[in-house]
Order: sequence, then C-alpha cells, then structure tokens
Amino acid sequence: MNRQYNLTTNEKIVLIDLGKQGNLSPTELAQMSGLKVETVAQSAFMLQEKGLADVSEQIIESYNLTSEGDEYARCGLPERQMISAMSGPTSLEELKEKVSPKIVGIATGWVRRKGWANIEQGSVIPSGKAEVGNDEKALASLRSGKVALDQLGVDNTIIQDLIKRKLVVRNEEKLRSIVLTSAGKELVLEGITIEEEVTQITSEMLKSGEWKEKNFRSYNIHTPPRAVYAAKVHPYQRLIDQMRQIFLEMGFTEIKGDIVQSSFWNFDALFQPQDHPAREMQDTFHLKETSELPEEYKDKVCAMHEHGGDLASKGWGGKWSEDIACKNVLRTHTTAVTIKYLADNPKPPIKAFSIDRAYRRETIDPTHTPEFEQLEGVVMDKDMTFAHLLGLLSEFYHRMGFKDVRFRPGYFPYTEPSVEPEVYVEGLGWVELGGAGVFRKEVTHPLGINYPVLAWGLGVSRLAMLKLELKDLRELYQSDIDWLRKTPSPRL
Ligand SMILES: N[C@@H](Cc1ccccc1)C(=O)O
Repeated sequence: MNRQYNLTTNEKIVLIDLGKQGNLSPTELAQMSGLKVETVAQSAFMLQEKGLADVSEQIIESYNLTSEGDEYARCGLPERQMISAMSGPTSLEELKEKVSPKIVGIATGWVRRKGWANIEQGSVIPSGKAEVGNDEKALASLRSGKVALDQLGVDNTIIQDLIKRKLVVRNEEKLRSIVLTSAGKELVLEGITIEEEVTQITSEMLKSGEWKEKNFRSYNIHTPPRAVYAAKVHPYQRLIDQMRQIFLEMGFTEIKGDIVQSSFWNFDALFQPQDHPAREMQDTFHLKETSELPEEYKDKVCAMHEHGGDLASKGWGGKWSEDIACKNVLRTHTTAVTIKYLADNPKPPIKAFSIDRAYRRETIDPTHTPEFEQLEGVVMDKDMTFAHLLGLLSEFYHRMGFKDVRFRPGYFPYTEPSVEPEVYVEGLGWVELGGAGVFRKEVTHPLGINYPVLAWGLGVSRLAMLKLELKDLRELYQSDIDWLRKTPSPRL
C-alpha cells in the first residue's frame, strides 16, 4: 500500500522540510515552506496522529525589565544612585535634593539591608563597601531584552527579589518543536511526491470530463473515527420504558395518580391499621394539608377497621379516626393509585399498571433514596387466583431477562397470601424485588370490589441497578456524563 496516499499536500511539504533539518519549530517550518504557522502546526499534528512526526512542547521561561526596572538598569538602582551621590555622612535632606525624594525613600532601606550604609539621626553614614551586586548584574544583562534564566548567570533568588521589587517580570512561552519519527524518516527517504490533488469534485469537472485526469485526495479508511456521543434516552428511562412496554404488550392499561394522597387512600383503604409503624413520622412524609374523605367509602372502611364490617373478620379493633385518615402524605407506595382506580372502576375485567414515584423518609445511602420508582399493577377478574399472579410476575421477569424467578412468603396488611418475588443474579444470588399478593376482602369489600384482585408493587430502581450493574442507586439519578456516555441504552 502506498503510504503517501493519506497525506495532504501541506503534510507532504512539512515532511520534506523536516527531512532537511531534524528539529524545527512551527515558525521555522513556516519560513521554509511559505505556509502559515497555523497551517504548519495543524499539519504537524496530523503527521503526529499518523505516526510520522513527533510534536513536543517545551515551556521556555524568560525574564524582562519593567519600565521601572529599565530606568534603574540605565541609571542604577535607587540605593546605587544614593550611595554614588555621597562621599561621606550626608543628611537625608541633602540627599533628597541631590538625588530625589522618591529615590531616597526607596534607597534608605536597601543601603541598610545591603550593608552599604547606616542611618543615624537623619544622616546616612556610608560603610565604605558598596560592591556591584548580582541584582545589578542581572539588571544590566536584562537591558538587552528578554533573557532566559540560565543566560542571566545569577541565582534564581536574585531574580525573585527583582520580581518582588517589580523591576523584572517572568514570561512563559510554549515552544513547539517537530521531529520526524523513524517511520517519517523512512517515508522521506523513499521520496515524497507532491501532486496537485482535488478534494472535492465539482459539476464542472463532471461536465467537462476533466475529473478523469484529476488526482483525487483519498480517504483514509483506516483512521479510527472520533467517538461520537449521540444524544440518547437515559438508560434508566429506557428500562422504565421497557417495563412499560412489557405490561402494555400483556394487555394492561397504564394509569397515573396523584403524588399527594390522603392517608385514607395511602393506608386506610388498604387496611393498614392506624397505629401501623409505616405510618409514623419517621417513615412517611406527612403534609400539613388534609383531604376530604370519600363519603361513599369512609364509613365502610371505618367499620372494617374497627370490627370487620359485615365480613367474618375481626378488623383491627379500637377506634378508627377520620382525623388521621384525612391527613395528606406523599404517597409511600403506588398501591394508593391502584386501589383508588379499582374503587372508581369496580367492573371486571381490570388490568392496570402504573410506573411512578413513591416517597419514603429514607436516609440516602447506596441502596436507599427518599424518592424511588415502583411498578404497580392489579388484575381484577372473576376467576383470578394466586397462581395467575405468580405466572404473571414470572412472565414479566422473564421478559426482563431474568431466567430464574422465585417467590418467598411475605406479609402485607392488604394481601393474603402475600409474596416477595426474587430473581437470581449471578454473583449476587437471590435478590428481592418487591411485594405482591391477592387483596384481602377487608380491602376490596368496603370499596365495592367484588372480584379477586391480584396486586403487586415492584422495585424499579433495584431492578435497574441489576440490569445496569450499578452498585449505588444514586448513580441512576446523577447525571454522570462519563457513565451516561459509556452505558449503552438497553435495547427495547
Ligand atoms: N406496596 C408494597 C408492595 C405491594 C403492592 C401490592 C401488593 C402487595 C405488595 C410496597 O410498597 O412494598
């Protein structure tokens, strides 16, 4: 393969010039080639990418005088000016006239510090020694313009002092130098041919047939393209969509409900006793506002809680309080949404689901967040049984890609029997993923629901963690751009 095929004319020019001289800066190359410095630099970087040249960068420090520094480089430092103006002890007043008040102001401290003189009772008494210091030598060298530190021949501390005195400033310059790699050298030895090349075909060329004689610039199909991070749906959202899709395909209707619910719908309608620990302040976000209790159900729910209503149930006993039931909360589970939906739609068959947020007062840690998603669902129909429930949930998890599903006995105040579905994950073992069961008569009867109801509330974020192999739930909610880029969107 001709190794020159993927070189632009400019790159070839730079290569040839580099072949003439080992190590060149972009400026030197620009001078040699007649190209612009930027063009040379760009070509050099391209050659570097192609493994033909190396571009190295060096930071060069240099120093130069400030305008005050320049003045002292010409007329001497203030302390030098002052010392030269006197032959013996001289009063400060006299000196101010001889040199200038400004110079004397600066110089007095320095003559003392340098041991050139002492100040006593307003007089300067020279010590007789006032050798030319390194700072003065440095100033003199700097008169010629910008100088690198090693050319100054003085200690860095001297320069630092001059910088502190605001007489010298430090400059930094990036120096690029370009050399051929061995591959580059080889190529130059082979001989580089520069031909005029066409990068774009025009309609004129086509019409005239001129294109046949043209030398076209070829594409380098071997260069790996730069990664393009296209916009995409968040991986978590994708998984949620996938779960939604599965239930839609199984003939379910998606429902939505309010985030703020009365305790009545969140707890009481679900036959959760009013002294249930889940209802405590530390577990639930309680709100100031209250809701009207639904007239058609409240007495029946009350009777069910207090003594089992007209069922052969004992209820929970004690007094059921409307004041507690009407208090609003942020829904602690989406079961509040499905139970209300069933009460509003008591005619079978019903197959409904909801994927939405629930809120609990959790301390945030790798496996808990106060807001999280649940996949809630209900099936109500004449002959629904517990076996249908297990089959349905197994089907859902299978479609989500989990081969092994099992159910452990569970407990919820509103279902009997109750189970906790678990899936098997290599490396983790059995992972619990929520709750399910058949609603108790104590739940359905007061609401006028007369058929068996299969119900479940599954952890969505937990499932997403497993699918996305995350160790920390919080990553689902943080927009870590690297993670988002790297994580493929799960396929629907
Ligand atoms: N609401 C329960 C899950 C559940 C829903 C429906 C029936 C049984 C259990 C929870 O949040 O954990």
